Amino acid sequence: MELTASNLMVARGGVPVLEGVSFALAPGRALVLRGPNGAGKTTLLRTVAGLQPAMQGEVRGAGERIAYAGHVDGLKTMLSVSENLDFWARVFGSSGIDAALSAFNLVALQDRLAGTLSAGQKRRLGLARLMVTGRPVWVLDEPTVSLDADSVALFAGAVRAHLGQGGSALMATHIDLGIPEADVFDVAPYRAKPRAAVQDEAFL
Ligand SMILES: Nc1ncnc2c1ncn2[C@@H]1O[C@H](COP(=O)(O)OP(=O)(O)OP(=O)(O)O)[C@@H](O)[C@H]1O
Repeated sequence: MELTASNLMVARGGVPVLEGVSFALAPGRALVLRGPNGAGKTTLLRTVAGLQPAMQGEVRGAGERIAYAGHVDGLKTMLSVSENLDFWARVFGSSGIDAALSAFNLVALQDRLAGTLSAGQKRRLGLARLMVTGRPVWVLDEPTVSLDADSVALFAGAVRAHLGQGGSALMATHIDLGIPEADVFDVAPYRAKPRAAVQDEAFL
């Protein structure tokens, strides 16, 4: 099933930041959102993930099909790495965390309390969580922040494996994710119409 956004207008703090956004994301495909700071990438991802309503337009194929990873990793600091993943596996009704531990190079860290991990290790654990959700559409906001080059490559490998299993990924980033086959969507900030133009339209 495709994820589609049709003519979306999204806002932050009641102020429109993007309008007329339409795209389709098919199973097996990745779409990278690019745009300058403040362009509205996070706002768009939050809307697609159902964390806030759209001002206009429609998202289809989202809802419970989405696994969202934002800027905050949302880890349980007093649980170990494996306990964190077990917790999420139970929440999402999936089983088995070994593939996720291995894909994100967390096997040697599995008994460490999440709160004691470095920033990059925490990010790897936050991304490993995606794999145990079992959800087909990954919506990721700057997923490689804090990751070193080797970990970015691990991330790219995990995304590729997910796409190969019929999953899809929508990702905002400022850096090259190492997934050249991904499509790119350039986010252009909302420009309010000049008042005169709005008035002119009223006479058409
Ligand atoms: N809580 C908020 N209340 C009001 N405005 C906000 C809020 N959060 C973000 N904004 C504004 O909304 C606009 C879009 O922000 P958003 O975080 O979606 O951009 P972004 O493209 O993800 O930026 P970046 O690349 O810096 O992460 C920006 O002008 C930002 O200042």
